[in-house]
Amino acid sequence: MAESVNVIGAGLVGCLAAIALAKRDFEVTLFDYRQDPRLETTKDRNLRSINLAISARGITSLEFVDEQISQRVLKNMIPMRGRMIHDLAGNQESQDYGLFGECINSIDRSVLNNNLLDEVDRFSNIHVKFGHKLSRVDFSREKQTCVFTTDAKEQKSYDADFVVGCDGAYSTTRSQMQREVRMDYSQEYIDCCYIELYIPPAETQDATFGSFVMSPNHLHIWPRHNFMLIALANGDGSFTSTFFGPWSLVESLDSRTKIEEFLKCNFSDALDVMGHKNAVDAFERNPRGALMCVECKPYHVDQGRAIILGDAAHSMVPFYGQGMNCGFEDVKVLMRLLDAHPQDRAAVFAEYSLNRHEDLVSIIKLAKDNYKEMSHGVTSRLYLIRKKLDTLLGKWLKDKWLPLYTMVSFKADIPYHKAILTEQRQKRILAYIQAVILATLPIGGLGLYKIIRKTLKNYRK
Ligand SMILES: Cc1cc2nc3c(=O)[nH]c(=O)nc-3n(C[C@H](O)[C@H](O)[C@H](O)COP(=O)(O)OP(=O)(O)OC[C@H]3O[C@@H](n4cnc5c(N)ncnc54)[C@H](O)[C@@H]3O)c2cc1C
Ligand SMILES: NC(=O)C1=CN([C@@H]2O[C@H](COP(=O)(O)OP(=O)(O)OC[C@H]3O[C@@H](n4cnc5c(N)ncnc54)[C@H](OP(=O)(O)O)[C@@H]3O)[C@@H](O)[C@H]2O)C=CC1
Ligand SMILES: Nc1ccccc1C(=O)C[C@H](N)C(=O)O
Repeated sequence: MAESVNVIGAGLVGCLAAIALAKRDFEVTLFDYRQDPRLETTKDRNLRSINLAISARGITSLEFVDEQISQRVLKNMIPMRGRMIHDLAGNQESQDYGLFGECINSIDRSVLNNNLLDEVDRFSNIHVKFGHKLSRVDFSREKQTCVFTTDAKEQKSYDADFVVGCDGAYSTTRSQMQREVRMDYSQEYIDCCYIELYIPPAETQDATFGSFVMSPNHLHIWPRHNFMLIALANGDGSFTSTFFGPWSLVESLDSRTKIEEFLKCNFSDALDVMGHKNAVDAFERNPRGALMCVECKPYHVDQGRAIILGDAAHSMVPFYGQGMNCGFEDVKVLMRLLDAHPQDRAAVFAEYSLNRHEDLVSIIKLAKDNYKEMSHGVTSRLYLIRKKLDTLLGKWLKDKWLPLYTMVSFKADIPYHKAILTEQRQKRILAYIQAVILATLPIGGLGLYKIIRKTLKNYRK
């Protein structure tokens, strides 16, 4: 008889995990405490970030699970080939993400989630139960008993051979596992609040951008050092814009006048396309989100009884646009292990915990660091020179020199921790080249050229 699994959370990662397990003939029950988000009557939808950036790791993981499903669920992505930096005067400057035109992609979170749920419905061995909030898990050798509170406030129990927790940053699966396992765990809030704003479609068709008021193929950034605004395009011509800034700053903007003054002073071109009144209304009324990182280890309960994936295992700040991508990659990594050892789930889960940790802490760190880069780095002359040099070397040396952004966003075959190691080595070389340039400026161009050539020749070997 097929083994049974309870997947907790029908968000992005839970749906993908359910499909991947169903394809391996497990009998899957997928639970979510919310109602079906596809129903008109559902009010409590997942409201975190309207759109998301999906890149190589997310896409290749979807393809790994099922190529056709991947094509269907990723139908309406909008490619973004670079950052568009908006300065205080409203000038825009494009900075490409990839060496050869590679793009990350803007995708609507709820469309993606709903599409994945439609795919889940195609499987006769996945049973979906909405309105079921996990409250307890009793682990035993034979069966894992998951206890839920339903919308009707009833307690219901469902047994399964094992549990896969994909219930997000505040995971109940994780906290229940902590009763069973000596799990290291940390949660850290960063001093940054986010507020979602909205840029409507153009009133009349723009000659260059059609129904968009600015380029849809860029991730727009208004970097203002210790705070910033960003915007990602939606399929209907609108943009979802997000403000990020310290809590004390947001709390100090305690009147409409102060908010309007602040927005006018720092983001005047954005304010024009949002509409002054709408922007102030949104800033004043929309929820203020907190941002945090969660790290833990191990990710499983022994004897193959439970495992956590996605934000439940590694919540990260959104600045690299990797949270969901990494969660999808979790599914791929776990399935590869299961395919290699289908009869030994205990060993698979243990190996997953052991090998995945290094990559997960790496991307959590990279995500934190990227706030500085987006809000400040992109405006610094030194950063721009280094980026130019990095790009030049990347284009010249091909896959012998890979900028960090390329490794993280476009090279799914390079584990996050290896991307950091490679970047550290390249950074040392870049610093050396920079020092050489500065030191040899007085000597003249020829000497400089020879030294750089020699350095790169050695590196190429
Ligand atoms: C502002 C912002 C912007 C972001 N942008 C990006 C981006 O551009 N690219 C990217 O890759 N990532 C991004 N992320 C991160 C991304 O949103 C998460 O990594 C992703 O949603 C994680 O998916 P998940 O399925 O693990 O968790 P979730 O999407 O949180 O899904 C968890 C599900 O579990 C359910 N659930 C929770 N508790 C229970 C319970 N007790 N019982 C039953 N069900 C439960 C919830 O209802 C939910 O449906 C962003 C995050 C934020 C906050
Ligand atoms: N990395 C980050 O900084 C952030 C990541 N996210 C991601 O987006 C997902 C969706 O977010 P959202 O829709 O708000 O939440 P979720 O749907 O994930 O909330 C699910 C559960 O978390 C509980 N919960 C919510 N806030 C807290 C809290 N502060 N402390 C303890 N438990 C809490 C809720 O409990 P109850 O119903 O009992 O209140 C609910 O059961 C998150 O799960 C997370 O994965 C979201 C925000 C920030
Ligand atoms: N999706 C996001 C949501 C919030 C903040 C940033 C992003 C990004 O994707 C940033 C992008 N990776 C960048 O480095 O420019």
